[in-house]
Amino acid sequence: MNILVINAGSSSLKYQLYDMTTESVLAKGRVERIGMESSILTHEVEGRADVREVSEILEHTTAVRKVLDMLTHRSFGVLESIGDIQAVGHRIVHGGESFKESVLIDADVKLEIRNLFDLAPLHNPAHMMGIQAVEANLPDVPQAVVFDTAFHQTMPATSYLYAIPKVFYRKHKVRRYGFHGTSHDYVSKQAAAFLGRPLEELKIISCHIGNGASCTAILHGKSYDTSMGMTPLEGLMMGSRSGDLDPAIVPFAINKEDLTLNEVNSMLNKHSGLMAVSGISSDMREVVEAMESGDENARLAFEMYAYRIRKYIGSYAAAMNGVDVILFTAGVGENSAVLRKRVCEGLTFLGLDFDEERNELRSSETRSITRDGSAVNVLVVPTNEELLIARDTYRLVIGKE
Ligand SMILES: Nc1ncnc2c1ncn2[C@@H]1O[C@H](COP(=O)(O)OP(=O)(O)O)[C@@H](O)[C@H]1O
Ligand SMILES: CC(=O)OP(=O)(O)O
Ligand SMILES: [Mg+2]
Repeated sequence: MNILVINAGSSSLKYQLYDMTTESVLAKGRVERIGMESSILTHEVEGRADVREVSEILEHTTAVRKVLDMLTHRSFGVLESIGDIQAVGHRIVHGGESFKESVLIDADVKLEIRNLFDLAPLHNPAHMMGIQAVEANLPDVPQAVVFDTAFHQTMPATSYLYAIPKVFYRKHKVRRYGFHGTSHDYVSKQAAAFLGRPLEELKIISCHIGNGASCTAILHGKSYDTSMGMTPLEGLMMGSRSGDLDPAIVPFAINKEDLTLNEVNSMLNKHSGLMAVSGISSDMREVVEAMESGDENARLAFEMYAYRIRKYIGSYAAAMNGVDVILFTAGVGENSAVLRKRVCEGLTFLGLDFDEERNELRSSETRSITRDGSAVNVLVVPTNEELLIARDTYRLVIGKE
C-alpha cells in the first residue's frame, strides 16, 4: 500500500510518499510560499532526482495537484498514476480533548477540527486546507489524521490544569495540551527498543529540540507532563518563540509600548527566543557559529537556551521521582553536539556520566552519549513523525477493509 503523508502549514505543504510493504520513502518534498508570487516546489527521489520548480501556486488545492503531478511525472515520478495512492495521512497540530488517538476522516472529524481553530489559529485552518485539497484531487482515497496533542492526553490534571478560575476550562477548554506528541511517542519507543528494556519500566525525559521545542516526562510509556501548553508557545526557549514568561508582561507591553494584543502575540511567537536574544538568527547553526567567533549576544542566547532545557530536565526528574533515560531529538537535538554537552554538563548530580567522544560522533542511528554504567542513559534518537503518521494511517485503513 502506498501512503502519502502531508504536513500542511499556512503557506507550505510538506509531503512524503511511503511504500508500506517495506516502510520505505519513495519520494518526498515540499511546496513553499503558497499564495505568494513565486512558489517553490522541491521534490526528492532517493538517489535519483532532485527537482526544484518555481511557479505560481495560489492555494493548497493547486499545491496538492502539483505534488501529484510530480509523483507521476515521466522523469521524476515514482508512480504510474495517482490511482496508486491508496491512502493519505495528515499531521494535525491541535486535537484538543476530542482526539486521544488517530482517526479516519469523516464529516464529524472535520467539524471537530474546525471547532478547534480558536485554539490553534496558526495551524488547524492550514491543516483543513490540506484535507480539502486532497479531497478535491483524490475524492475516493481514505484520509487519516494524526494529532500532535493525542499522546499527551494521558497527562494527569495536576499537569494539564492552569491555576486560574475554572470557568476558562469549563467554557473554553483552556488547559495544557502539549505538542510534538507523535515525535515523543516514536522516539520513546525507539529508545526502549535500543536499550532492550520494556517501555513500561522506564522513566524517560524526551527533549524534542527543533524550531519548535518541547520536553516531555514519559512515565512508563505515557506522557506525564510536557513543556508546551494550550498552544506551542509555552515552555522552552525556541528559535523565535519566547517560551515561559510572566504573563504580566503582556498587559505591561501593551501599555508601555502601545502595542495591540495581536502585535504582542506576534512578538512572542515570531520575534522572540534565539532570534531576539542573539539579534542574529532563529537558526541554532548560525547562533553557534556567531558564538564561536566571539559574539557575546549569541553566547547569551545559547546559554539561556541550554539552561532552560536543563531546568526542565531537572523538574521532570523530580516529577517522576527519578529518570532512566534522557533523549535528544529533532533538528537541534540530533545535530548539535555542543548544545547537548552544555545541557548535560550540569546534570552530574543525577549520576549522569557524559561521554564527550560519543557525543561528537555523527550518525543517523539511535546512539548513546553516556559511558557504559552511567546511572542515566543519554541517547540521541532520530525522530520520524512522518513514518508514525504513515503507520497509523495504514493501520486505520487496513482495519476498515
Ligand atoms: N548541525 C546543526 N547544528 C545546530 N542546529 C541545527 C543543525 N542542523 C539543524 N539545526 C537546527 O534545527 C532546526 C530545525 O529543526 P527541525 O526539527 O527540522 O524543525 P521544524 O520541524 O520545527 O521546522 C533549525 O532551525 C536549526 O537551527
Ligand atoms: C507544534 C510545533 O511547535 O510544531 P513545529 O515544531 O513544527 O513548529
Ligand atoms: Mg517540527
